[in-house]
Amino acid sequence: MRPRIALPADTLAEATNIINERNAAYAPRPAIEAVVKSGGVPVILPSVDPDDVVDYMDLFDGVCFLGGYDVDPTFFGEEPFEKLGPTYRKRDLFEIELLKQSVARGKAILDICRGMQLVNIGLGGTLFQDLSQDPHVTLKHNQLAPGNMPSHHITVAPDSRLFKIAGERPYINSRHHQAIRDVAPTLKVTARADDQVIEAVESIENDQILGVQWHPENMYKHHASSKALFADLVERSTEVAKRTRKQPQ
Ligand SMILES: NCCCC(=O)O
Repeated sequence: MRPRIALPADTLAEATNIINERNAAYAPRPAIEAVVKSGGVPVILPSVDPDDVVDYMDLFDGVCFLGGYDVDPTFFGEEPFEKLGPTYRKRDLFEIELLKQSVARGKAILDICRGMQLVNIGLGGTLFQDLSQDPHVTLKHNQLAPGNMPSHHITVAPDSRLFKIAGERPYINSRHHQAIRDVAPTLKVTARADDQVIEAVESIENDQILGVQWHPENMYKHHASSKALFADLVERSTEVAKRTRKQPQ
């Protein structure tokens, strides 16, 4: 059974030669390919009104929250800091509702970069709106090297799911200017950079959520632990599919 993996769509706000009007819904090709090569069926979900999210819920077994704009800080009770990047509130509202319903229904969740930040906010955590707010930061978290190259190491907690997937000291890529500040009550930190920036989180109570700050979709082809993260999502989503899909009569 091939599990269906939802990819909540980003919004292309620029007109192009092909798309003459603004606002195309899209998912990045590397994420689509990582899901397909791992044995999943990608299902791209355009942002809709949060009231309509319920109509998406039978379409997928697992979900991968992806990168994109900064999350609107009013979702964690803050006014915008001067170094906040662009935001897109409609996508935030959609994805927070999709997250809540996915958690309630036991869907498997992998969240990447902005995705990890959004999941943390949706479950009650907060962010540094810019890494300059974190006095401990010493590493370069927004690498100038190509995105498919690793640029710094992280240390993974031995008692985590991520440790089984990536080992103790994976070498990862890094492309972010924000990070988790307060971890949501139902999540635990499972990896940090050497300057203590949070690089991965997981559910405390079960295996439902695994989030990473880096971009495994960009290193998928040549980086064993990035590949293993998608294989793990497909494995967990297959279990959800077996448990929840109706058998044909
Ligand atoms: N905050 C959304 C994108 C990732 C980052 O720059 O932190």
